[in-house]
Amino acid sequence: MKPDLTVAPLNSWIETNGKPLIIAGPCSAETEEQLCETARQLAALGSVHAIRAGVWKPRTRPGSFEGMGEAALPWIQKAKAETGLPFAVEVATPQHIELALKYGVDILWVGARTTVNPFNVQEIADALKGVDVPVLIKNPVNPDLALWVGAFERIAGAGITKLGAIHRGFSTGEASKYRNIPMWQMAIELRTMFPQLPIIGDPSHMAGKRAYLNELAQMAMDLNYDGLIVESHIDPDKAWSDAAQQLTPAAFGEMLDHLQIRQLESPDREFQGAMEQIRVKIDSVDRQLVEMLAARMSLVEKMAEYKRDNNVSMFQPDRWKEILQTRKQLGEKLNLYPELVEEIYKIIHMESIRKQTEVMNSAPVV
Ligand SMILES: O=C(O)C(=O)C[C@]1(C(=O)O)C=C[C@@H](O)C=C1
Repeated sequence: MKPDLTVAPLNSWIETNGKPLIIAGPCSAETEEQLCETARQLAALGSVHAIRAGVWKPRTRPGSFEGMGEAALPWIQKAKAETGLPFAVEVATPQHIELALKYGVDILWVGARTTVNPFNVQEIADALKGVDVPVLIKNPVNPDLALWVGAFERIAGAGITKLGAIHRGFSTGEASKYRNIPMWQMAIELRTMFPQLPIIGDPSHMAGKRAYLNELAQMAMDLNYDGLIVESHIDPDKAWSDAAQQLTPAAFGEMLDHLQIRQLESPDREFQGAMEQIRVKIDSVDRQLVEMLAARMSLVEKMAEYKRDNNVSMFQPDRWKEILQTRKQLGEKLNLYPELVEEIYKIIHMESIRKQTEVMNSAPVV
């Protein structure tokens, strides 16, 4: 089944005047004063389209601050009235949805720890039947694109069309300077599958640290994301949750000022002509690349026949080591990252072994 989604364009439910959608606000609504003052300062920047605030916080272990719950919702009403900006809140249960809507929350988002669980997502979808509200879905904690897509299908199945994705990075167990590894490829695949689905970058949860916010936000813009959601707090170091990754509204404003916003295309004729010429050359190089791969694979196939007939194993550790080393050195001389060459060769080597296994398991021609 080819997945399909009916998605309303972003500008049909929030006015951004052609600019990326900017959502900012504290990780958690802590007090009325903290929420209203953060919202006021963010609204004063003039470039924020919506305020975010965590009301119910899914925490890894009990005992940490789990959000103010319903008590925070009247503060949201107040901050909304003062700033005129819509509010976005995370919901994880039908009860959260009921309360959020009762207090006039404008945008709902489904968190990463909820997206992982299809039972949870279906409960949320059932609670959203007949409701017309924008719903943003964060990627699941683990890098499982099908699970993310499944969540969109469930929420869309409830009749929600004002949909968007929030890319907050993944927890893979791999060592990284980031709290959650971005794995940009996952969002590229989502965009390829659903070009109409807005994607919003969440540099705060990717970074885990203030220092990395700029580079991640810029990368999201370079990949043509439709917006950003960033955690901002009037006094970040004293925040009750996610203190290390929040920044003051003023620092956030500075970050936005330095962000380069890219367009998908340019109307400049000279630019278009140059792109066209280079793309023709890339097409030709790609053709040669694929032809070369096929030629290499035919040699491997021939080799496998000899190996089969002489009962020799496919995997040759010394030869593999030598290949990896010499190809990486060559790549480096030609200005390629050795890691890139290594990754490509690992894939080629695995495919070579797969092909040889196929040949080895076939009967020799007599
Ligand atoms: O040289 C071999 O014996 C091969 O099987 C070829 C090849 C390769 O694809 O280059 C594949 C598997 C071995 O581990 C080493 C190299």
